[in-house]
Order: sequence, then C-alpha cells, then structure tokens
Amino acid sequence: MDKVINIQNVDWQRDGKMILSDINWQVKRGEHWAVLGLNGSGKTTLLNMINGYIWPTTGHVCILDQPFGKTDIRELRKSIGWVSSSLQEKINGREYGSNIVVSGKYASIGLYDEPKAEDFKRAGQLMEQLGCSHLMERMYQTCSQGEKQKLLIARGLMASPELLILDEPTNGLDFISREGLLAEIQQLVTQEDAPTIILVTHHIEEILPIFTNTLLLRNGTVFNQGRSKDVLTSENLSHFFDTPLEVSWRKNRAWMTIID
Ligand SMILES: Nc1ncnc2c1ncn2[C@@H]1O[C@H](COP(=O)(O)OP(=O)(O)OP(=O)(O)O)[C@@H](O)[C@H]1O
Repeated sequence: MDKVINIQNVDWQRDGKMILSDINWQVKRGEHWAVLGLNGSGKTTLLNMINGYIWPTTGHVCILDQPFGKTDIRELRKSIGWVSSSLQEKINGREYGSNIVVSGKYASIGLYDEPKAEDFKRAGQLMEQLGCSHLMERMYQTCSQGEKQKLLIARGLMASPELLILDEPTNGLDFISREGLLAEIQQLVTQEDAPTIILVTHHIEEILPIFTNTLLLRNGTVFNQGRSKDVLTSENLSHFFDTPLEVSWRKNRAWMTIID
C-alpha cells in the first residue's frame, strides 16, 4: 500500500478518438514526478482522471490506495491539492489573499463555511512558508502573476493533501519570479508532512532535483518514464520532440538546446 498513483492499462476515448492510450503509471510514496509533454499530448486529461473528473474507458485507476469505482471521489479530492490555470480563472478577483488560502480547506472556490481562527493561523503559516504572508489582506486581482501562484499553492496545501499537483505553476512568470517559485516548491518537500508533488511543465529546466522521476507523454501515450537522470538525456528527448537536441546538466538540472 505504498502507491500514491496507480494507473493500469488505461485508455480514454472521446468522439471516437483515443485521447489516452494504454497508460501505465505508478507513483510511490517518497517520489516526486515531473510530467512533460507537448501541447495536446494528454497531460490535462491525465490530471482530470487523477482527480476523478473523468473515468477511464478501460483500465484501472487507484489514487492514494483508493480504487475508482469503490471510492467517494469528493472525499478523495480533499486529499489532493491541485493548482492549475483553470483554477486561477475561477477565483473571485475581489477576494482577499487569506480567504483564498483558507478556502483550500474546504476544497471550495469561495468560503461557504465559517472558518475558525486556527484555519487563519494555518493559512498564515503556509503563506509565510511560501513567502507571501504580505498578501493576507490584498485583493487577488491586485496580485502579480507570481503572487497569485503562491497564493494558490498555499491554498492547495491548506487541507494538508497527500498529493499536490502543480500544473504549469510558472506560467507567465518572469525568470526571477520563476526561480523564486521553484525555490519555494523545492522547500516544500523538506517539511515533515510534505505531499507527493506532481509537476506538469513544458520546460525541462524546471525539473528540480527533488523531482526524482519523469514521465514523458506523447500523443496520449507514455513515451518513456523513469528516473529523471535516465529519462532526460539528449538521445531520449531528441526522439521525444522529433528534433535534434542537446541536454546539459547544471546544478542538477537539465537544460536543453536545439542543435541544427
Ligand atoms: N472532452 C474532450 N473531447 C474531445 N477531445 C478532447 C477532450 N478533452 C481533450 N481532448 C483532446 O485530447 C487531446 C489532449 O488534450 P489535453 O488537454 O489533455 O492536452 P495537454 O497535454 O494538457 O495540452 P496543453 O499542454 O496544450 O495544455 C487534445 O487533442 C484535445 O483536443
């Protein structure tokens, strides 16, 4: 019982089209994964499945040891923190930073239940941890893109999830803010009750050393998966992107250059 994600022989079809095909993916406790794939490769579809918003056409999905079909998905979702751009769009711009973070406890977008003082205390600690405690009384619409992402990550951590999914968290950030956010993400795993983190990204240099493993998704199939060091090689990625590439490693991060 050590699997956070266990996806076996999964297909997902829509309108006669195979969107995910024969997906096999196991994430064990203690691992953190990066998911890499071009536009339309099936990343969002896979995340929607992990969160129980769509069900496999064939195959088995078991998340946090809870097999789909025998599980209350709404309960399960409370153990999953999910930060994505679609979530950003749903937040009320006039909501205050601390309320946004606290709403993560209820896996709701707004605040429907009366939060307790201890909820605000926890939100404050998380905001401190992510370097955004100055945004407690700030309206969301006045925050920069990087600040919004930090608020949403703090929100995603509010229910102490076992699984935290970060879907392109650095979208729209300048390179200084991006490095700042990556450093905060790196820090998260040093916490005692750190969740398993899944990072979806288009940029291999964002695959920090904490991301022990990488899944390459192409045309709805798993192209390759394994230890990040083994997956992120020049040969592998040249095949994956169908473009001659060179990968170099600096500070335990892979950087990619197109060679002509
Ligand atoms: N409900 C649906 N009905 C029909 N086609 C769909 C549906 N959902 C996804 N698709 C198609 O499945 C493919 C994979 O989409 P998905 O959004 O999972 O890709 P992605 O890897 O997240 O892409 P991006 O990086 O652009 O966000 C796309 O061709 C998309 O048009």
